[in-house]
Amino acid sequence: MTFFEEFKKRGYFHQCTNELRLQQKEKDQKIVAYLGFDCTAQSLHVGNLMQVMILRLLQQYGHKPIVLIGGATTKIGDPTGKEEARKYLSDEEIASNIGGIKSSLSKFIKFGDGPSDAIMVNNSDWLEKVGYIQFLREMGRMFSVNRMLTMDSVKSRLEREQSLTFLEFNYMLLQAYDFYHLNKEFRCDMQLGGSDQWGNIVTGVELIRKVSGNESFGLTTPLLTTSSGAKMGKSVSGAIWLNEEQLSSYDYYQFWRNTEDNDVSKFARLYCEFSDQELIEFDHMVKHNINEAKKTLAYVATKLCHGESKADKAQETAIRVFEKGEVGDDLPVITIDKERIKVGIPCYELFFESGLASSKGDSRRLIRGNGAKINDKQVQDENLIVDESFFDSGVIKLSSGKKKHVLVKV
Ligand SMILES: Nc1ncnc2c1ncn2[C@@H]1O[C@H](COP(=O)(O)OP(=O)(O)OP(=O)(O)O)[C@@H](O)[C@H]1O
Ligand SMILES: N[C@@H](Cc1ccc(O)cc1)C(=O)O
Repeated sequence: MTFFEEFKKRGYFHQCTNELRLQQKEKDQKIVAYLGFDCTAQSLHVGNLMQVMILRLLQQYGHKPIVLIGGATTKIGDPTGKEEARKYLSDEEIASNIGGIKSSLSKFIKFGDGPSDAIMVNNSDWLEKVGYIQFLREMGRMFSVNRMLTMDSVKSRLEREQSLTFLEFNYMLLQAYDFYHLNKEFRCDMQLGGSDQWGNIVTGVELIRKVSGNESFGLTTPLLTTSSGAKMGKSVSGAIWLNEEQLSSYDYYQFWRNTEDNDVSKFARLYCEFSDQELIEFDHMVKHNINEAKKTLAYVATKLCHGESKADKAQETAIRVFEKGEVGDDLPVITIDKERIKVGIPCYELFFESGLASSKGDSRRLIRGNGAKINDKQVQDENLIVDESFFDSGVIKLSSGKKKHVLVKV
């Protein structure tokens, strides 16, 4: 099987600039492909994960991925799919976001010097060096404004009479120039991305053809959407982050555990890297025991992102919280500041703050009367300090008696 065949089989395919030629190319030689991420948040999210998974797949077939960090393009702001200009980010914010994004990526992709090892580049290294007049003379004349006006990212703003600044209008040129640059420097012949990136990608394919006469390809995936149909992105509140500083491994596990029934088989193909035989068994489980299938999906996806021991802990916590205590998944949740957990909080305070006791005195009485539990274990000492060591998977369950429970998250 080839990369392209498996790409299609697993449900990643949305559009390709030339399927037949790409298939031929893959037979003849190894492909160098790139995918770009702008640095608009501290971490990647599960929407981006689809792109990370296809970079992994590319690598598994011996091709070479280039991960582009948009240090410069972040300063311009991709208007694609956005109704208004993005928030202005300072250089410090961008630098800190780059750090967070790199740490997400290195969990999934092998970087190095080998033939199929990925490399990471930052478009600040070339975009911030090109002179304006030089850029306009060499590249500007290759772009037709008439054509640019037909691209979705531009057209939709114009049609809705929403402002599109000249800054944003330039974004597509810069992304196209990136592809041209990587084609020239690294013989990169394919750009990958979500379906929203199609216009930017095609503009790059055309630029390469016009300037150097080389053939290159664009290949896109569908977008992962929320249950309401909106694109899962970093700008959406409640984004599912890949970095643990932004989202605990337990919450990450729970996101997958709560997958809609109709998405379970699809997600297993996109996010689990099961073999054919494992998929047959998984689909059987989906038919006969959907909850077990969801747990498997959650475990495998969490293991890939956070490692085996975090996945084990998240699974144990979920069982403890939802199965042993026989409680539903709509428990009240309180959030405690990380700094306070680092110092440690006396447990009688925590029971009071959770609302399980009406005062600190009431809380002490609850503990003395053996009615207070943390993670189903009776609390013996009313001065017990609850600190980081309790929060391996990011959450604990407090109980008052048998029926009242509250989850505490950091
Ligand atoms: N929900 C999604 N499903 C699939 N791919 C996605 C999804 N969200 C983003 N991507 C893809 O991830 C890549 C990087 O996207 P990028 O991080 O720049 O923006 P974003 O996550 O879409 O952020 P924003 O929410 O700010 O638009 C692009 O190829 C984009 O198409
Ligand atoms: N425009 C892409 C990110 C990107 C930036 C530069 C590139 O060369 C490629 C991709 C996005 O917003 O998702």
